[in-house]
Amino acid sequence: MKIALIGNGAISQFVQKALADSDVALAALIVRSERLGSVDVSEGVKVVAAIQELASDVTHVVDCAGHAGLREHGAAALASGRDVITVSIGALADDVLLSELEGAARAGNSRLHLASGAIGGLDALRAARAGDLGTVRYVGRKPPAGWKGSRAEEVLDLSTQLTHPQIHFMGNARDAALAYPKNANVAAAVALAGVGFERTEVELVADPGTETNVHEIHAQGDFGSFTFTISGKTLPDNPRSSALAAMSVVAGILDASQPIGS
Ligand SMILES: NC(=O)C1=CN([C@@H]2O[C@H](COP(=O)(O)OP(=O)(O)OC[C@H]3O[C@@H](n4cnc5c(N)ncnc54)[C@H](O)[C@@H]3O)[C@@H](O)[C@H]2O)C=CC1
Ligand SMILES: O=C([O-])CC(=O)C(=O)O
Repeated sequence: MKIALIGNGAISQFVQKALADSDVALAALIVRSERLGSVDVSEGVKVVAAIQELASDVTHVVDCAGHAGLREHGAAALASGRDVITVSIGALADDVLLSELEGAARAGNSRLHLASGAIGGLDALRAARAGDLGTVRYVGRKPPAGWKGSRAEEVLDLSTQLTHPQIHFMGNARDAALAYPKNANVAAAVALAGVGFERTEVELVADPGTETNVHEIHAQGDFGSFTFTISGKTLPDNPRSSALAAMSVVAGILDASQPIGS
């Protein structure tokens, strides 16, 4: 299988290393046009700025770039008949983009796959919503440095040492995903697997007492109840992003390359 990756940041570089010894070939990197010419890649990897420049034997496009990457290239990739795997789940909180991607996937007879990202337990939520799924609450807790550059800085001074955990967002998953494009993709993944963007309750916390990204899901409904908690190590190149998010992209690509999968 030949793939193209959108983005060359922390998640993309993890994925590139992980695939190096696999049967999946990285054929191209899609970067911002101003970065063309300044990206180091292995021999045989084409660096391009648009889907139209991909060779016809590239069957999958994998978005590791964040909301801007999915927004810019997602629909073109799907319309060209290529399946897309994305980590930028929060971008789907924008209804206009969502329907553009749906239309492109229908037109291209292709599919947008959502990587599970930094969280687990989404399979249980998906099954539970076949019954009445009453409430779903997601709590995202990161060390203060993990919230730098985000909307949290409008309510917290992250340059000084926090003395106790501070909630900087309480609301629904749609507002969280749109306000925190680099930090609340998990909120969107939980919403899409469960009760949707409006009904998913979200709390985002800067916690000086944690060194990991901690994600919790609390759900109850006809099925019973469950709590899922993960304490995720972050990627060395980006203190915002959990290593598991990058691993879930690798898992999604390898799954797509096999004749039998999930
Ligand atoms: N679903 C999940 O659980 C998670 C999702 N994410 C999402 O993944 C994104 C990437 O994470 P990292 O690799 O850690 O960030 P990063 O900042 O290290 O890398 C992002 C890369 O994408 C590139 N990029 C941005 N817009 C682009 C565009 N339009 N076309 C091509 N390249 C573009 C940037 O130049 C940069 O190289 C985050 O912004 C976040 O939205 C991150 C962590 C968890
Ligand atoms: O990587 C993480 O721990 C979660 C994250 O940034 C997101 O949900 O966008």
